[in-house]
Amino acid sequence: MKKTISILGSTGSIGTQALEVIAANPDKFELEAISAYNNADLLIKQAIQFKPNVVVIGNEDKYEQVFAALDSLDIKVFAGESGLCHIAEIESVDIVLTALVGYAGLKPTVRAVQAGKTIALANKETLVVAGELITQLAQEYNSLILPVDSEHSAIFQCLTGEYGNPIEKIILTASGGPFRGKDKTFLQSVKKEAALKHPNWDMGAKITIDSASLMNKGLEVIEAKWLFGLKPEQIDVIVHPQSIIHSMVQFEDGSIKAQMGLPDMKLPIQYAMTFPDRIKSTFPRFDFTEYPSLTFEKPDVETFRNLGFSFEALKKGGNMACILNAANEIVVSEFLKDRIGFLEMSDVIEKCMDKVAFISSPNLEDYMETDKETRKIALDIIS
Ligand SMILES: NC(=O)C1=CN([C@@H]2O[C@H](COP(=O)(O)OP(=O)(O)OC[C@H]3O[C@@H](n4cnc5c(N)ncnc54)[C@H](OP(=O)(O)O)[C@@H]3O)[C@@H](O)[C@H]2O)C=CC1
Ligand SMILES: CC(=O)[C@@H](O)[C@H](O)COP(=O)(O)O
Ligand SMILES: [Mn+2]
Repeated sequence: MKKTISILGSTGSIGTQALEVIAANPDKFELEAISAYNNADLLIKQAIQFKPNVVVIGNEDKYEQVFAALDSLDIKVFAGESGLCHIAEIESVDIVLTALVGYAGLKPTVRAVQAGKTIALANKETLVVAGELITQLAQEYNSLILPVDSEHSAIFQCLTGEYGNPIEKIILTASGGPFRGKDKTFLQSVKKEAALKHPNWDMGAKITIDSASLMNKGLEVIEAKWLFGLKPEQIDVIVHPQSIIHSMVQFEDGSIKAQMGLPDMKLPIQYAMTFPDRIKSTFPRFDFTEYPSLTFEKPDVETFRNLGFSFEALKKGGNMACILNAANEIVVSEFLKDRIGFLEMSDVIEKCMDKVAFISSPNLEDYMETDKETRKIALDIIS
């Protein structure tokens, strides 16, 4: 039986790699829907190649262009957030791959969960913002959430076959990013060009900046809490510059299981789309002799303060992680426009966590309000 897939964010780094997996396995997957926000040209190209039934362009100004290109091919074209929500809940779809970036993933993911879909979740921001709500809804609507993020896929793979054996802790590995080992004096003047050079992974701009500031690892700590039902003290972060061990689980008997491989997102994407099966792939294989030393060190949380903020947000609960996420989305976007320095990103996040009204038991509307308010406050602080 083929699995029918809807990809939210098909033009990005995860989305294009997911399409490579689908192209390599035409007997396993049927592509129902794809979406982009701005990149109409690539979206049209993908639609012509893969012939999905539905295409969504987020930016409504580009609707005419996409419609004109695809109308004669019998492909339905929608625009905006309502279009995204539609392809998250189409009845024939088995798996919704959330490969879009940022808070924009929240609403369509809620809709996909409420439609009982299996979610292949790359969009970690959704779980950071509203992990409690999403996991409760997933239980209520019998929706399965499968991690795509490499660390969480690694943990999930380590847990598969353990039949609920209790976890003592998980060990999330971090590359340390392009600025590993650098001090604050160096970081004061770094620009986006340097921050966008990730040592091991080729990813979208937002997550690449997050990796450089260790916010990516902070978001992943929160993501892990909700995916695996952990307490903050059960989550360790260790810097592993080679990104070969993608993460580890330590069980109550002291045994540690690790999942390893070359840094290539196609594997976790494919695993989420074929779970519980593993299918043959031609991805390059890891050779131990090419990596004679795998090394580990403690993260520098004094210099890279975002990791500490994430643990704080996790412990505080409520809407605090939503505040953290919204402030981070603003500072990353401003850093990419050269309007704020690298270290100032953490200063703004800290101030937002201090200033924005705390809500201990937020609902969806509260999250939306918190996100809006935090963005405004973050921009005020910057200006
Ligand atoms: N890249 C990676 O290796 C990894 C990524 N992730 C996570 O996966 C998600 C995607 O990351 P990545 O692929 O790198 O990101 P990219 O920036 O490469 O791609 C983002 C995708 O989302 C679309 N998009 C952007 N903004 C919006 C919006 N407001 N509404 C709807 N769609 C939007 C983009 O469309 P357009 O192209 O038109 O702008 C594009 O298709 C992120 O949450 C990231 O943290 C997790 C692990 C690894
Ligand atoms: C590929 C992936 O999952 C990214 O989240 C990656 O892990 C980023 O690397 P670091 O945040 O460890 O630098
Ligand atoms: Mn990751």
